[in-house]
Amino acid sequence: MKQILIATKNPGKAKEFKAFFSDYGINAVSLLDIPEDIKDIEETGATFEENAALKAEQIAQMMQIPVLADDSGLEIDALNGRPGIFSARYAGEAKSDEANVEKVLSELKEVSKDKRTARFVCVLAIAKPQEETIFRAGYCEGKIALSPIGENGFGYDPIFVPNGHSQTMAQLQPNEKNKISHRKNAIDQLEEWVKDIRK
Ligand SMILES: O=c1nc[nH]c2c1ncn2[C@H]1C[C@H](O)[C@@H](COP(=O)(O)OP(=O)(O)OP(=O)(O)O)O1
Ligand SMILES: [Mg+2]
Repeated sequence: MKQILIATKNPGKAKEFKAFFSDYGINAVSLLDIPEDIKDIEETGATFEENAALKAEQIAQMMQIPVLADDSGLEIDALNGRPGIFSARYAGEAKSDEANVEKVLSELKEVSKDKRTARFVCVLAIAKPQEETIFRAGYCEGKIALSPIGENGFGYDPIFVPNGHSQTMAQLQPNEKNKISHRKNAIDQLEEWVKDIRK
């Protein structure tokens, strides 16, 4: 079976990529699945694109194979787009989903329901050794809930209600999330490239 290496150590992302790519008959392998002990890539970029490129290019260079990386996050309008590229470490270096969710909710305490608009952003970078990196972006618009609810997904899913839905991402079944998510919308633009790996 064809394989693609995903430059992520986030188990929630890894699971979603496995589901997306298995539909195409491709085995998505993450940094959690390989024996090499790859240290965390420092995300020093100023944009999702820069951070996705850092992850994809450094791992592609190390392994000498094509690599897909995902840099993603939550942009909240009432917080001028924060946490944005700082989503993973919003409440500190520990990268705790619960602490991040609590911090966002406390910052939005005074913000009324109709002003809690937000979007998930996903930028994918595909790096091949000695080739130019390509990028695809996907978005999912929604609102921030008043309190966390739901057990599925990861990250900010328990407080994100996608437009057109009354439940949070964490209440949706994984296959439902995977039809509407920012990650799905980014992956849908990779059709040509996916055909290329299957050759
Ligand atoms: O579908 C999602 N549902 C909920 N939350 C999400 C989602 N997608 C990204 N997020 C949040 C999680 C994390 O707080 C940040 C990503 O940060 P980001 O640096 O891209 O990933 P990461 O450090 O967790 O793993 P890695 O860099 O190894 O891929 O945005
Ligand atoms: Mg990261």
